[in-house]
Amino acid sequence: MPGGHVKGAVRVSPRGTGHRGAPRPGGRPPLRSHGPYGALPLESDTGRSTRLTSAVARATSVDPVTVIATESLSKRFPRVTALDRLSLDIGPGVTGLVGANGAGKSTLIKILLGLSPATEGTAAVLGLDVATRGAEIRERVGYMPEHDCLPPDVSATEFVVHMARMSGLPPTAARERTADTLRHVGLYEERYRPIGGYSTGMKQRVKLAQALVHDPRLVLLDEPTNGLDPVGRDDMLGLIRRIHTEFGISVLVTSHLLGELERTCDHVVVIDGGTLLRSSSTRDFTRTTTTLAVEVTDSDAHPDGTAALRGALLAAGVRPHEGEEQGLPGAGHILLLDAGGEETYDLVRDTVAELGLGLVRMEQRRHHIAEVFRPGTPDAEARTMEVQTP
Ligand SMILES: Nc1ncnc2c1ncn2[C@@H]1O[C@H](COP(=O)(O)OP(=O)(O)OP(=O)(O)O)[C@@H](O)[C@H]1O
Repeated sequence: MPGGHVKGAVRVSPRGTGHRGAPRPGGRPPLRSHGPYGALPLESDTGRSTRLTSAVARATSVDPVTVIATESLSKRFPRVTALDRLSLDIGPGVTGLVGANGAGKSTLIKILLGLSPATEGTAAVLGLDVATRGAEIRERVGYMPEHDCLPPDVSATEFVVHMARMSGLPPTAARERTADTLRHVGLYEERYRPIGGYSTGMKQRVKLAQALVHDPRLVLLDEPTNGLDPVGRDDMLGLIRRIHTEFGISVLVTSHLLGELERTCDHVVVIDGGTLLRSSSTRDFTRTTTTLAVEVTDSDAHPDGTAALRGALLAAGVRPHEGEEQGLPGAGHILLLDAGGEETYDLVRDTVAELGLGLVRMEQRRHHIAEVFRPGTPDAEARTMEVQTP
């Protein structure tokens, strides 16, 4: 860590010079005059009080331009090609970068931060060439590394203040920003405890806080849900979503789990063996199918409501698909049938009412991203990928 005192700390660039007053791309004001914490007064170290720009104003001030662009980007190590002619265009919002272990995700992040040179091709982050303007990129971008690299014997507050100071924030602002950031990631109560005693989820939050504390325009999060249980994973994904919706910060988040990105990301990029398999909006990935999913409750008269509905629909000439899916806890299973026209909806609704069941949901089913990569589909070359749904 250049210029730092904390062993193994994760800041990637000393930003003590030129950071505070540096103009931001697109004519935005300097970093210190606003932040991801809403319109709060910030007492500066010179005693001057500055109003932070509202998060909404900030979100809408982000130019609708390409945030990350790569063109035929390759990275070759002596024995392996980690990235192979990768061309990408990523806009503002939350983007998932998904690929199996070894797909090239971390290598791409290191190139985007200007920390590792590409073998061939070009890349730009926030309009800045990674080959020549790495330091400027690192001023504007937060980075959460994959591996645990936190000092165990200092508190979250000490660590994040240290990282904020390395980013060029003066002492008072660094402390204020640290408190706000730790509150945002849900560590406020625990902020004075040594990190060594933290759970995996708490450590992930410290890493996230240090990536946010200097008010970046973009954060690169490398496997932030690694090692978390399902509840911890959901919490982390919610937090990541809010980084964009509440504070207008764009996010590139990597994962080897396709399913978890589906709920969090506006856009998903899938890579395998360093090559691009697909880059699409989540909506395109999860487009609606022609299958209608119906979920009903059980009743005293029909202890298995799904079976009763299946029988009644068969009698009415509609044949549900074989097999069912698990529904909501407390409700039945999900019956799948061809959507057909409006008459199918009417028939299901009337039949459910006649049977005296409760209708939990009736909706056109959407694809899950993982299904796009199942064998036999157009993207079946990705079938070796780990496509678990959490
Ligand atoms: N410094 C290096 N020297 C040699 N090979 C490397 C180096 N860094 C990465 N690789 C190789 O490049 C490939 C891509 O690695 P990378 O770490 O980018 O994958 P990843 O998608 O981030 O996977 P993971 O989540 O497991 O880290 C792997 O085969 C890896 O072994």
